[in-house]
Order: sequence, then structure tokens, then C-alpha cells
Amino acid sequence: MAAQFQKKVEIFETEEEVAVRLGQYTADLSAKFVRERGAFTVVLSGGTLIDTLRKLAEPPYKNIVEWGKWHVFWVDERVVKKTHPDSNYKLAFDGFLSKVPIPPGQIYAINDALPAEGAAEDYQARLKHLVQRNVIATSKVTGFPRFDLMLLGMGPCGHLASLFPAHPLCKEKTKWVTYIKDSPKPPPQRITFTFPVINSAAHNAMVVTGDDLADAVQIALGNSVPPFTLPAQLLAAEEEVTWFLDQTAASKL
Ligand SMILES: O=C1O[C@H](COP(=O)(O)O)[C@@H](O)[C@H](O)[C@H]1O
Repeated sequence: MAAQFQKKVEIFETEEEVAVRLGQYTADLSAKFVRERGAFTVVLSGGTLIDTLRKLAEPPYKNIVEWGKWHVFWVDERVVKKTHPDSNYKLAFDGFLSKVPIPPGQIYAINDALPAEGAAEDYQARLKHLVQRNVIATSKVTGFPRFDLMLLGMGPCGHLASLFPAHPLCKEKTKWVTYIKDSPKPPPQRITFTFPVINSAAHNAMVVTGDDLADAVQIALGNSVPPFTLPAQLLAAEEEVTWFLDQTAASKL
């Protein structure tokens, strides 16, 4: 059973303003969780999110964030080598992680030597180990891992992570990490967190910029009632879901 959570929508004139706000928001949550529990567990997605995170790797945040307390995970990953242009790890490393001093042992990439099913099982087992060590907290509400912050993006079809519209993976109830071999968006083989894990995060930030996303934003944030059609409509959190939009993405609200 999901907890009651706050849903906020912040709309900015430009993508640059979204990037500025996202830097401040993430740095504030980092300070809060480091103060409260001595660590900050952050989950990244791929896509445009990584570029919008750019302000965090610049002063003042580059110098004041306690990077040594960060533990970094991926909400989804493509089953390709870490050096492949489709790799979400490579995207994040090149655009963000290589610019900030997070200890390499606290960056948890998927095992790129394994096929999809094995990579999902391996990632889930590593998460369970980190939950046992209390590096990742546990939700008292759902019993699933409770990451401090997930930084998410949405595709024009309304998918988040590698959870696509009408795909049975959206209904997974027990696994923490699963795999897909028929992703409608290439590459076809991926691993992904499931909704029970995503929605057990303390904070979920959905970062959406660009006019190609306006239709999906309209549906996701409209007043539609179940049955849901877009995965993004299912997004919840234990404390707060915040949508960060630029004016073009918000143009149909
Ligand atoms: O395939 C993916 O797409 C989504 C959205 O990406 P965007 O380029 O439309 O921002 C992304 O969040 C996910 O991590 C990625 O694997």
C-alpha cells in the first residue's frame, strides 16, 4: 500500500531555469539526508535528465555538496557495454559523474558482462546487500528499498525508467529489478527498477523539458481517472513527487 505523498509541479520559462532549480533541489536534499542518515542514495535515469543536472557539477554545488556521502544507482540501464553510446552509465559518467568526486566504490553500475535476466538478478542482489548494511533505507510502509531521491525522465510515450505503456512489467508487484527484451524504444534489452521500488523512494523528481513531451505531460498531470494509460501517471513516492517542467513541456496544461 503506497503512502500518502505530496505532488508538486514547478514550471519554468526555460530549460536553463529548470537546470538551475534542479541543482538547488538536489543539493538541498543531499544536505538533508547526509545530516539525517549520513548518506545520500541517488538514483539516476538516462536521457535528457543528465544534461539538465549540469549545474550540480559547477560552483557553488561542485564545492559544497558532500560527494563522499553519495551512493549512485540507475533506475534503468540498457544491456550494452559501459563504453557503448547507448549506455546510461556512460551518459551519466561523461556528463556528470566524471566531474564530481563521488568515490568510485559508491557508484553502482550494472554488470555489463551479463545477459538481461542475469544483470537484473545481479543488480537486485547487490541492492539487497546494501539494504542489509543500511546504506539503502527500507520503507516502513512497503518493505521495499527506500531510496532518498530518484531523478527521472519521461519519454514522449509517457514511459519512465524502462516501463512502457501497456507493458506487463508495469504490473510487477514483487521483484525489485526486472528486465525487458522487447523495449519499444531501442535498444530492446534493458533492466529496470519496478514500480514498487520507484514508488517507495522518499522523493521522486520528474524532469521534463521540450515541446515533444507536452501531450504526455498533459495526460500525466491531467485529471484522468483509472484505468491509467501512461506509466508516468502511476508515479508516486513516500514523501513527495515533484515535476520540474519548462514552459514548452507545460504548454498544454
Ligand atoms: O530510454 C530511456 O528514456 C527515458 C526518457 O529519456 P528522454 O531522452 O526522453 O529524456 C529515460 O528516463 C530512461 O532512463 C532511458 O533509459
